[in-house]
Amino acid sequence: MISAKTLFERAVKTHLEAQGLLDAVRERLDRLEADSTHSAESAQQQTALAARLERAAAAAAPQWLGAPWPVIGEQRFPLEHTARAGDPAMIRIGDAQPLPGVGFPVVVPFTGVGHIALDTDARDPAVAGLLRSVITRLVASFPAGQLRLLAVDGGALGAPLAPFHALVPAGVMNEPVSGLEEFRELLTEAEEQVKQVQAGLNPSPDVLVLVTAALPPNCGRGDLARLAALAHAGPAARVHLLLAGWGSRSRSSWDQAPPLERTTLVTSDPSSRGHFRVGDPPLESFGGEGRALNAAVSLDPAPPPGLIDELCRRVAAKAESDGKLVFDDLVPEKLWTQSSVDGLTTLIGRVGRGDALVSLDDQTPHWLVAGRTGSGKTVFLLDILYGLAARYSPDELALYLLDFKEGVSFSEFIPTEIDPTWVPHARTVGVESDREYGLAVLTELVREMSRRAAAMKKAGVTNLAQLRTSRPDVALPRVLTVIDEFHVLLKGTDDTAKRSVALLEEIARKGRSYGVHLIMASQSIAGIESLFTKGKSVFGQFGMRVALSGGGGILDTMNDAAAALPVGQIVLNDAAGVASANRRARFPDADAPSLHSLRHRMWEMRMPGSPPPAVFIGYAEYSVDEAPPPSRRVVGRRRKVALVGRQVDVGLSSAAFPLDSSPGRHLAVLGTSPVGADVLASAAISLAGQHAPGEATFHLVSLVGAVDEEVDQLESRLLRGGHQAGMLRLPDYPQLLRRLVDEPPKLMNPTYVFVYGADAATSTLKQKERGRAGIDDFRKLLREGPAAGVHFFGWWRGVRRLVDDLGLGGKDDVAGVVALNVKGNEVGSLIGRANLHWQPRHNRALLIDRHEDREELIVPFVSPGRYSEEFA
Ligand SMILES: Nc1ncnc2c1ncn2[C@@H]1O[C@H](COP(=O)(O)OP(=O)(O)OP(=O)(O)O)[C@@H](O)[C@H]1O
Repeated sequence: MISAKTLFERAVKTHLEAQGLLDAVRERLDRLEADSTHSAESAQQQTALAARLERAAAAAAPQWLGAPWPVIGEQRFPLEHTARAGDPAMIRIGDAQPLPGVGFPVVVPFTGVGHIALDTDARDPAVAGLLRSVITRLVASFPAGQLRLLAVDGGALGAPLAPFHALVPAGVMNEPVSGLEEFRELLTEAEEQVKQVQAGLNPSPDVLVLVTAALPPNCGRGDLARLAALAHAGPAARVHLLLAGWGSRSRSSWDQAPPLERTTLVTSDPSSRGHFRVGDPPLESFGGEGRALNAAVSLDPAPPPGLIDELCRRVAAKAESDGKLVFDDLVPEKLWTQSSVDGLTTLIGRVGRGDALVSLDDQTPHWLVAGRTGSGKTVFLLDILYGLAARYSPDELALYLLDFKEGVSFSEFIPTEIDPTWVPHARTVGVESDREYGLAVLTELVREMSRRAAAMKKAGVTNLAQLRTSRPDVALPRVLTVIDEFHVLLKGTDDTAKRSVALLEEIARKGRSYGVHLIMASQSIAGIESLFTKGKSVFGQFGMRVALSGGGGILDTMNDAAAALPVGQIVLNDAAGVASANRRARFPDADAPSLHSLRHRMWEMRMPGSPPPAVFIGYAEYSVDEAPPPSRRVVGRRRKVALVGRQVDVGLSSAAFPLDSSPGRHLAVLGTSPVGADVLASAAISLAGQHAPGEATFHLVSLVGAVDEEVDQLESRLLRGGHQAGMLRLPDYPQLLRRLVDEPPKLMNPTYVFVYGADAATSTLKQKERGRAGIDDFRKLLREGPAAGVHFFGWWRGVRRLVDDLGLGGKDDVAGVVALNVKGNEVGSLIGRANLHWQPRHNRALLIDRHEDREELIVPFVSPGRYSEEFA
């Protein structure tokens, strides 16, 4: 391969040769003029000289860079052949005609060397033609992916650049911008490349050509100064300017516009309409002597439209296929080799042709991610999480994943019926989580920080790295929590929102010291903007911003770089959204087979016996048969507990109602939902599991025809377990109550009474028999039963019916409530809590224990298939 230096020297030599030839032409022409003889010999010589110049130009700017359009149309030169990023290239801009009938091509140095500026903007058709010509030559000559055009049209409504529209979706060119602000964005982007190269962060960037068909009309002196600075520093960073409309006399700001260095200036020729003058090429090595080219130049016309169309289509298709990133590009060959002592870093894709590396560390401990629906946010998160999981072992990284939307964001991390593997780093995964679950996860994170703080204090160290050194025996992974659609958690002013904000604030402030990181993603920050903009708000701690298409709300208000990003591109900004810190990166799609294969590799590598993540799936139904046994903390040594559901917490423990001998240890399930019957059955099954066969007696009173079958099945199950169980109907119920009052059982042999549809018994119980009403026995048992081991579990389908049954003085005689589809204020008045907050929700219940002053959201246990039945 020819070195850049050689190419440069060759270009210079050719240029000097052309200059020499031009001088020779001039000299010869002068002589011919003096002779006044237009001999056949002189004509021959002119033609020969022109041919030599033609050849010289063709050598300096070969093929697409320099051939006239008719020649290109005929020859079909190969694409992507003649230019390389970083190498100097000359380009043809027109024909010089020193005398009528004598012409030669004008080629000037451009990419790899300097810039081209025209004093006229592209509203002049000749200038528009030249822009199209130069752009076409560049696009055809550079290999796909090495050239990007930053297009500006502040005056001609995009018409001069419109034929190149096919390059926009391929990422080769932006949609031409016309406004001043957008123009400044592009300046920032170009400057950013210069800075990155100067800082050694991106040694081989794309060639970036800032093309202006016209500058925005209100362009100020500061903008011109920025262009001048780019002219000075750009070429070393592969940033070049192709400026039409530079230096129009009518603008006052031009008077003080700094000169453009390294620029070939093309000015309209006032003495010859339609002709231009070409100034000295940049750099002394090109022999610039301040003489300029002493010949009128007609600028190259635009290539035929068909040629541009075909070229753009081909280049766009090639750019897309060549530049295609795949998920496997993000995965290191060897898994789990990195240490997270100083932070977490992974590859997300490419910035230009360089790697896009992103970190969760002391500088950017927390991130905000935003993008409208369909922008690729889920894919981006998968790329990040799988990228990190591939680099860091579960001893280095633990994942807490929370998703508040309907969707499947994190299902790639958990075991399913089809694929029982999981990502071993995942500790808890919430899919379609409740806000309360989010709160529980945040609470757990704060607890983890406290544990780490205590451990640091004990070890006499002040940061995580030191703690890890002092305790090599304990795994202290960095904890990364990802909250997708976090606005759901923070929206509103209820208690959950307030507590969540407080916890988030604490984690955001202190997390960095304890290796606890947050990535919060959202499609919209609408509704939580007040939080977002609050000066010292929680979001101030989120220095790293990742904006996908439509996610510009998390960037600075002046920064609209994310407005029109295609899917697969992001703006990375590690300065809280300030425009100067934008890095535009591409990330790959996370295809299912690659995710599957990486997950399986990691699963095979996990520590034997390491548990799967605790999974909370908002829409899932749970049955008591899947419940883990009640913990000792709840049960104590002898207390039995009735399990009624799952807690909405990080460990997903069972929700339990403990029994003891205090008056009122009974449970009322409230609401018309048939889940009421399931909750009773779950309580019975769980209690049976805590008794030896024959120890306890279960009376099942079925007062609702619709659940007879379910009660029947429960009876059989209890009997099969060796317990004493019997099913009763309404007429037997008062007698049962009377018997239990008259002959209380022994505490050692508890009796459980389950009443399905207890409200159906009210009028029967109110009737007196032999001078005694069943309702009085019922009320007496509620108070005195627990001391004798008698506990009631009743399903009332309305709160008022229960209140009625309890009577005026008996409100306190049922300590436990499971509220299903009943109103919060009714339950509140039952338990004497006017501000009780309960909104009935599908697949949720509120468990209240008045003796323990406890309320918790639970997922009530149901018989398998309960909800599919409901929807059938
Ligand atoms: N880098 C990429 N390259 C190609 N296609 C992508 C890329 N990222 C995402 N996609 C595709 O775009 C579509 C939307 O992606 P994704 O589901 O991640 O969007 P989202 O922003 O999470 O949307 P939603 O919020 O509606 O779920 C998917 O079909 C996905 O395959």
